[in-house]
Parts: sequence; C-alpha cells; structure tokens
Amino acid sequence: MMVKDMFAQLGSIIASVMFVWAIFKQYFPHELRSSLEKHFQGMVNFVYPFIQIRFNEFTGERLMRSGAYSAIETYLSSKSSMQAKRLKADVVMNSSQPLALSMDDNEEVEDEFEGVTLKWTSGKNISKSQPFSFYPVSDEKRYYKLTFHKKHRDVIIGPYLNHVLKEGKAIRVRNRQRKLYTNNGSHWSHVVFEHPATFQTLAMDAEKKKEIIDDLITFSKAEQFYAKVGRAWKRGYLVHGPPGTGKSTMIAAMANLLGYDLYDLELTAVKDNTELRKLLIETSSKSIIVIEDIDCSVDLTGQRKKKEKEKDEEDKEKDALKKLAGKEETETKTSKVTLSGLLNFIDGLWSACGGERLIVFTTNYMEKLDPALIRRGRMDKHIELSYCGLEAFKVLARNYLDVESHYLFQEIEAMLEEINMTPADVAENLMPKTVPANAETCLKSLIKALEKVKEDVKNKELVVEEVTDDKEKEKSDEKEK
Ligand SMILES: Nc1ncnc2c1ncn2[C@@H]1O[C@H](COP(=O)(O)OP(=O)(O)OP(=O)(O)O)[C@@H](O)[C@H]1O
Repeated sequence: MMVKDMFAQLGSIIASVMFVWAIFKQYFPHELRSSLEKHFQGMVNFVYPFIQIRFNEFTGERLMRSGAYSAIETYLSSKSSMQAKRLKADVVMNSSQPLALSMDDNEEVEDEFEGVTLKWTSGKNISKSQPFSFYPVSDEKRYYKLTFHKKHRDVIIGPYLNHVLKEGKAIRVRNRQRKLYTNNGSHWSHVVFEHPATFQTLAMDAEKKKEIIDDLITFSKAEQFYAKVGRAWKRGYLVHGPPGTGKSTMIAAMANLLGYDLYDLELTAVKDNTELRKLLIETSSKSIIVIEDIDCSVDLTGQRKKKEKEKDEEDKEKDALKKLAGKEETETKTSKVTLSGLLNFIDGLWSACGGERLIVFTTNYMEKLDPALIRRGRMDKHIELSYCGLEAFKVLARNYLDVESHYLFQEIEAMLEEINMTPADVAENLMPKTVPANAETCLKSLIKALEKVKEDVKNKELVVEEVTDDKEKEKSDEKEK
C-alpha cells in the first residue's frame, strides 16, 4: 500500500514539474529563461562539482568503432578484472591472449593518476530499432564515462587521457599475435611467429648478454630521444659467428623480448633495388628486418658490386647501340640487388618510413663483407657469437638437464677451453635420451663428443703436416735436380 502511494505521489510530482517546465518555456521571455538556466546550472555545479566525459563505442556518420573506446577498453581490462563484479569475456582474434575481459554494462572501476582518483563507468544506450530495416541492426550503443572532480580538469584532460590512450594501444600491441613474414619475390606472406627462444635460454656470456638486452630495451624506449636528435628511430645489428652459435636463435629472442614482428628478407629472391625498396617500405613499425647470411648474397660484396657496375655500363652501351639501330629492348632485365642499393636504403629512404625498426644482418664470415656495409653508423652494434664457453655450457646444462652443478662439469669445462664446439653441438649432445633425463649419461655423451672432436682435429693436423712435408720434399728434390 505504502509503495503504491509513493509511486502515485512521484508520478504526480513529475507531471507537475513537466507542466511547470512547459509553461515556463512557452510564456517566459528568452532572456529571462537563459538567465534562470544559468543560475540553475550554477547551482547544479555547486552541488555536483564533477566533470564527466563520455567515449562512445561508435562514432562518425559511418559508425566506425572508435579507436579511443578500444584503447580505453584495453586499458581498463586489467583493472576491470580486479575490481568489477560483473565481467564480459570476448574472444579476440589475432591476439596472444584469446580471451579478453572487460567490465559489464553499468559497472564501475576506479583509477588513480598522479594522486588523483577518478572513476570509469560503462553503460549502454538502447536506441529504437529501425522498423523497416531488412537486416537485423544492433541498436545497443555502448560507452565509457569518465568522472572526476573539476579541480583536476587540467591533469585529466591532458596527461591522464594521453596516458590511457597510449597505454591502451601499447597493451594491444603487446598482446597481439606476432607474425613472421617471408618474401616471395616482391610480396610478403606471413605465418604466426611462435618461437620459444628467450635471452634466458640463450647460451652465451652473461655480461655480453646483459649488454645486448640493455641496448635493445634502451632502443625500444628511446622514441623521444631519437626525435630530439633528429634521427630515425632505427638501429642496425650485425650478428656474426660460426654456424650453430645461435645467430638465428638470438634474433628470435630479440623479437620475443621486444614483442616485435619479424621480416625474414631473402635477398636472393629480390629482383632489383626497386623491388627491395618496395619490400622494405611495406614493413611495419615494431619489427625486426633480418637478412641472414649476407655473405651469401653475392652481389653485396664490393668485388661483385664492381662487376655489376661494369656489367651495367656494358648493358647501357648495348642499349644505346640498339636504340641507334632502331631496336628497342623488349626482354625484361633480371638485374640484382646491389650493395649501393641496400646502403642507399639504409641511409636514406628507410629513415623516412615510420619508426621502431631493427635491421639485423647475420654472417658466418665477417671478413667477406664489404667494409662499407659494416661500418659504424650503418650497423650500430656488432655482436660476435662464438664457440661454447664455460658460461654458455652452464646455461645449456640448466636448460636441457635442469642441473646447476655436477661432478663432471670440471672435466667438461677444461675440455671446452681447448676444444671448439658450437652451442648447437653441445645442445645436441645434452639432449636427454630418456624420460626423466639422466644428467650423467648426457654429460658423458658430451665428453665423448668432445674427445672425438679433439681426435679429429689432431688427425687433420697430422694430415696437413704430412702434406706440407711431402710438398717441401718435392721442392727440395726439384732443386737438387
Ligand atoms: N647460443 C645458443 N644458445 C642456445 N641454443 C643454441 C645456441 N646456439 C645454437 N643453439 C641451438 O642450436 C640450434 C641452431 O642454432 P642457430 O640456428 O641459432 O645457429 P646459427 O648461428 O643461426 O646457425 P647458421 O649460421 O647455420 O644459421 C638452435 O635451434 C638452438 O637450439
């Protein structure tokens, strides 16, 4: 009975207010009305000193999904899962975290920024569905509302909102499924990049490893620095060392550390400098462009470059003669990428296309490369990977056998000091042959392999000595004759 009365009273109050408002709007002069409205607004502001900003999910005439809304949704995701009581779960394509949580409608979460507390609420408007629409139209329009005290207006509207949008986008980039691109001629195709290598599992000298990690992290955070000094946000690495020392593994670890995509550029499949330029321009930001075994891309050595140049001159002469004779060149040229083409790109054009890219060259034979390619400034950092040393062995033993120390370590360490064995070969010998792994068996198998390498080297040396002895004998025989 009481509730019924209350509703009846409320109904009549609302009806009266609406009636008074209609009379007020119709009969009061415009000036008086706006002055009263101003006073009314002032009273509201005094009683409710908060500012609200609304971010709609869809904006514009074509109702595109708002980038700001997506960024806020991502930014609030972790806060929502901690604070909200009702959550929504969505399956996200192309993400390393396929299930994304966000707060359900009419939930609220708090956030703090530079000592200011503010509140985000989620809501939705349900608009009338279009009666003659042929297709079912979703008429729920979601939004996020940010509420904060008006005295914090400057902090929130400027720095805080920038922080939210930037962080939201960064989280999205971090969680995205990364890709490994390979070029088929002038086109990139991609697969999902899921290499498990990390710097933690990479076997190498700890100090050197730390130096590389620090360098990479400094680079990834240096957007403002590069902008300040007027340089493109790019960095070049030259990774060199014998086969099986972990050059490719290190590149995968770099991509995993920074959350970058990988572009594996096969230079031998690139027709000419124009095609190379097109491929490089198409690479996206936050990526590593890898050119493996650059020494095998023969046209990149100085000598070949000269030959190419000579050939170009010859071609030009031939073309000129043909033109004089009235015969135009009809066949397509199968020209190659040249060293100068690659250098020009690294130095110039590349700088103009977006930021945050690493370019990594690998080679097994540093001495075969043209000095122009590897000089500092082009390749900012040279990383040498070498045969398995003491520290690298310990990392591998921990990775493969879960052992930190063993009585056979001493013997192995002594052998590694005098015998060259790549981390790939050491890893192969440490690979467990039984489940669970028997550390002793694997370590003994490694010792055997090391002994065999030592033996092989000795035999090779003996053969070389015999051959040189024979040659010297032949020479002295000839002299005697
Ligand atoms: N430093 C290392 N740390 C951990 N694993 C390594 C290391 N080096 C080699 N390996 C192991 O050996 C395998 C081959 O190594 P990887 O392909 O990285 O060598 P690479 O130097 O790139 O050789 P190549 O010059 O022949 O391409 C890897 O799959 C990895 O398991």
